[in-house]
Amino acid sequence: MTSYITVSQFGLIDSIAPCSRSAGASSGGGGMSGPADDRLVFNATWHDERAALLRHFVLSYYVDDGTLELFEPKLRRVFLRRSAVDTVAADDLWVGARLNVFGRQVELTDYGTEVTRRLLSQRTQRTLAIVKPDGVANLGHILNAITLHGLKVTQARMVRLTRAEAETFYAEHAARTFFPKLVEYMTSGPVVALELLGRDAVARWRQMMGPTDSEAARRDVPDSIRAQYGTDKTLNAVHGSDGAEAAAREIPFFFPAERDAPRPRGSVELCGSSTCAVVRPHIVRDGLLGQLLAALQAADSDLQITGLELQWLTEARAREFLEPYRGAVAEFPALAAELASGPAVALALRWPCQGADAVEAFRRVVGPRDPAIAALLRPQSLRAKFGRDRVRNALHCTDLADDGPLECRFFFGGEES
Ligand SMILES: Nc1ncnc2c1ncn2[C@@H]1O[C@H](COP(=O)(O)OP(=O)(O)OP(=O)(O)O)[C@@H](O)[C@H]1O
Repeated sequence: MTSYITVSQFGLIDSIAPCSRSAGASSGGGGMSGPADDRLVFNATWHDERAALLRHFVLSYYVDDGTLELFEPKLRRVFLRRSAVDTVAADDLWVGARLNVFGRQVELTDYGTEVTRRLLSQRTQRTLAIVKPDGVANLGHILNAITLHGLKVTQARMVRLTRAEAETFYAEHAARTFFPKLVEYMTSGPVVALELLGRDAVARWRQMMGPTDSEAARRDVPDSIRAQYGTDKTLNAVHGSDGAEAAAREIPFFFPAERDAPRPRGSVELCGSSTCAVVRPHIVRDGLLGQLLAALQAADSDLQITGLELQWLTEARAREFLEPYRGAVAEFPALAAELASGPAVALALRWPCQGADAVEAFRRVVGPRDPAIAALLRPQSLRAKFGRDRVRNALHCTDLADDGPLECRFFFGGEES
């Protein structure tokens, strides 16, 4: 779990006082202590599936001891008394974040105080990154570099841009001589769109990318992403928003707030050699997603990722996905709870050279279900390297050959080309 921040780390004040709430938020926060406490306050919602109700809360995070309180303004009552919640740390708090509060997915919808807004808006800046078609083969390494630089991946989707989408996205370059080549390149294969979050994310990601021209990058900034994974001026592995305004425009292009709004289509191509994998939330939480994907991509150059999406399943969806294991696997309830405990990364994989045996071949890459047994029998397998126990065993992979496309559809339903 990420480390706690302290008020002194904010370098600000020694008291965080509540102030006027933004529209829609209730004032007060029953059960909260006086105005001199150190807390971060948010408006939050929780979709109560049993009551089929979206419930609204004021969430207070007490910086001094990392405890959390939920107040329900509508009913004027404390819903969760100030408690230690070991699945939530200060670094997990930003508008748009979803938290696991004792198994409930609580979403932070707005800042609850101006002080919270001032403290967090700079340290939770967002930017759009794109891993371009020539960068996708090194997706794992690029994601690992992002994590090592302290940026969080808060949304991720692999998409296949149409010509019209690429032209719209790069419209500012329409008059440039390189434009047709740029559009051809961006539509030549799947790309992975990422929303990155962190302090000065826009500038930091651009610094990590390096100069536009990959040759110049190799000469001047050899440890930059473009130096390592780019080819030339056009084929340069990654994109980054060039400012906060551009980020605010570009993020919704790939990740619109409205569920049904138009967005580039997913890239999934299903066939007989398709299989599905789900990187479990504990890997994402521990910042190991990049390392695991790098190991997966290194397993065989013919193994292709054709679909990828960061998704946080509700417990009901997690149980639905794992239904075939109910009664057959003793850990079923724990597996479902883990799968719903935070964002997971669904992958659609294609392994053409393995044909109909792709599912079985990929299971060998993943290794036995129990990481302790995997360490003995298949020490190079993903579960031997990244698994912790029979529940937190790094990733799910399709069991039966016929189920590959079926499981892919569960996550990427209807998106395949
Ligand atoms: N002179 C050029 N010749 C060929 N392609 C170019 C040239 N300049 C830019 N490009 C391509 O167009 C993209 C957009 O150009 P821009 O000037 O915005 O570069 P950038 O800001 O470094 O990259 P990006 O916008 O992709 O993050 C570049 O990333 C590159 O793929």
